[in-house]
Amino acid sequence: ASSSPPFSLPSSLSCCTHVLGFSQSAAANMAEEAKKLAAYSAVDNNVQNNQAVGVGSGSTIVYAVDRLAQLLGELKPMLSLLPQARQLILQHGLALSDLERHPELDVAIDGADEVDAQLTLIKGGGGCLTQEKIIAGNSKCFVVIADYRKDSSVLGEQWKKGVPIEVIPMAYVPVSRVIAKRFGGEVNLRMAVSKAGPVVTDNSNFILDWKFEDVQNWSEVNTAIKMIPGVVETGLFVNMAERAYFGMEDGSVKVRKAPAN
Ligand SMILES: O=C[C@H](O)[C@H](O)[C@H](O)COP(=O)(O)O
Repeated sequence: ASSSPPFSLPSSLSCCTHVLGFSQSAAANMAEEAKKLAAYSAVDNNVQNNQAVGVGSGSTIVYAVDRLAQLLGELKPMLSLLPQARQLILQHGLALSDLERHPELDVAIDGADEVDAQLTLIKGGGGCLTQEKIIAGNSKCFVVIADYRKDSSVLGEQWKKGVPIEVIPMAYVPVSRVIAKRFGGEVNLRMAVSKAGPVVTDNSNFILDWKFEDVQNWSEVNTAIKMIPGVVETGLFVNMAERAYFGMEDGSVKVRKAPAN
């Protein structure tokens, strides 16, 4: 992971940017700024001195780690992290930890692919969901950070790639069939882009992307999918997030709280 904005283009492409891609580039810049706003606001309002902080993965979380590093003089956060965030944490001179040393985290901060009105999340667009759910599930407070493109009233409104589901490789065909038969929609094995074959997760499993059709109760569906033999975890985070911070197009930050149970 890197703190460089992922939208910068090679200089050889800059003329094309002017002619063809200016609005795309401006939109990408706006989205990056929104991620940063959300991340900074979430850190400033949720992390206190000497807390055990869980960090997820993705492009938005980079800004949260940046902010934690900036506040090192005032805060001494202990970071419990996912393996792929290790380099990011070390680059920023922050303290590494894990769930063996900190089995209960004070706060976890993570990005999401989509957030609905109830703070139900879809995660795993980048292939990481099981370890992120373990981190979030073992935190006293789970805070989501996202840009305005992830803010939906219902799941599927903005995120069209479906719900990622991590499966044991030998079970991907039967699991796909069961999900499609019981819940409808379409289930696809996620294929890698820069290598041949399927995407392989940090836990050496495969990812199915379930393009759902009509779901009324995400909690029930999540539990039912988890019970299918071969399913390791779903990218559905139901009743886990306490607050979501959205960086908005106008430079403001919108905070959404979980509904009271
Ligand atoms: O698999 C990836 C994780 O669930 C990410 O947290 C999620 O995809 C959001 O990533 P980003 O912040 O890059 O949009």
